[in-house]
Amino acid sequence: MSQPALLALADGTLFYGTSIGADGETIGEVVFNTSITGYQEILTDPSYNRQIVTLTYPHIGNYGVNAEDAESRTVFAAGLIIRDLPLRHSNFRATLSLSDYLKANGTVAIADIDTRKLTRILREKGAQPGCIVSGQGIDAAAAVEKARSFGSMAGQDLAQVVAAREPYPWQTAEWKLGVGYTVQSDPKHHVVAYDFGVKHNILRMLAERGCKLTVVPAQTPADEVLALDPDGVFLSNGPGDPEPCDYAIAATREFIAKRIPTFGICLGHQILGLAAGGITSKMKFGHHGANHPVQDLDSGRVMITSQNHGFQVDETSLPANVRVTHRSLFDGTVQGIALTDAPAFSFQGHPEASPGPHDVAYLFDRFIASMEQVKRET
Ligand SMILES: NC(=O)CC[C@H](N)C(=O)O
Repeated sequence: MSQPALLALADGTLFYGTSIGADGETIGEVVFNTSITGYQEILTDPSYNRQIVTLTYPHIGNYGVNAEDAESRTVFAAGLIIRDLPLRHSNFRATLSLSDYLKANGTVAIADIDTRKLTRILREKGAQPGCIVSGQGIDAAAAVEKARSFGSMAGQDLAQVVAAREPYPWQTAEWKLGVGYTVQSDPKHHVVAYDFGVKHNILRMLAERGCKLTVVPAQTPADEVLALDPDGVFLSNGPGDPEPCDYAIAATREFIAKRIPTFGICLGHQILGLAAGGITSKMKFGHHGANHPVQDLDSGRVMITSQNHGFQVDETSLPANVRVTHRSLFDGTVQGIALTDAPAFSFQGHPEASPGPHDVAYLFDRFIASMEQVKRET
């Protein structure tokens, strides 16, 4: 029998629905994501740590979940809010229903609420803390208080909370239909990848392009990374506010100074911006979805991109040696930067998709080309 559930926002708005996950309660910053598919990749994206995700697409769970589509070792989203869970899932790759997966991972989730109303509140007032309570004996006033106790995402260093504790090697390349995951057995470049909450598809796409990877914990000092003699350094995505990640900003400054090819995605992009002397700020409701138009300012091309961020690099703060390479066509904010005096560049959205379109995959090729060029010059 299904259990009742309640979503309480910090502003006092209450949404009564049905529990589709674990019994219990959860708090987090509520953000809306406009992806139509990819709920499993979204739930397991470590960048959603301490965030409760509502999906604007009404039917979620249709194709179930499977063991291969996880973007990390577990569910990281603090909770899930959807309109409608189908009675049955159907897909040849499915091994579990979304509801059973949420329960198995202890994730609190609510369905049967008006997600359009919720999204309008988040758009108008901005992302705000919320609390989902599921099971019997729900106390609405206590849920609102718990939502308010969350505070703000600003100032929270969560990269070191979710990151790996020990370095590890990575060789798994991309997934192919009928084959599954492949392995890179003939690598040409050694990349040290900082794990701030890295999504696996980034590592797979680098491995696919000839990289042998050593993934290191978020707080690994630059000299330990340099001792591994990398051809390039990768700065991963990750949760929370980039500004308190002073250890990562300091390390990145050293890679720039030593002219090590450096590529950053999302939190990694924000860290490169901070290392270069810029500042970051919290956005009103951020960008979360798989349908965001972004322009490559060099080629003029418009790409449809995958996005998941609530902070941004402020354009006016950037020094003269930082070039803006990509811009969001939704709100004009910075989506990519490149240093003019070092082989370092970054992208705010997700070139690795998972979920989403692959329009920006060429940035992985650009990183490979940057490592090849530096090798030719030295
Ligand atoms: N996906 C990410 O790396 C997100 C970066 C950062 N936590 C933000 O919200 O902006």
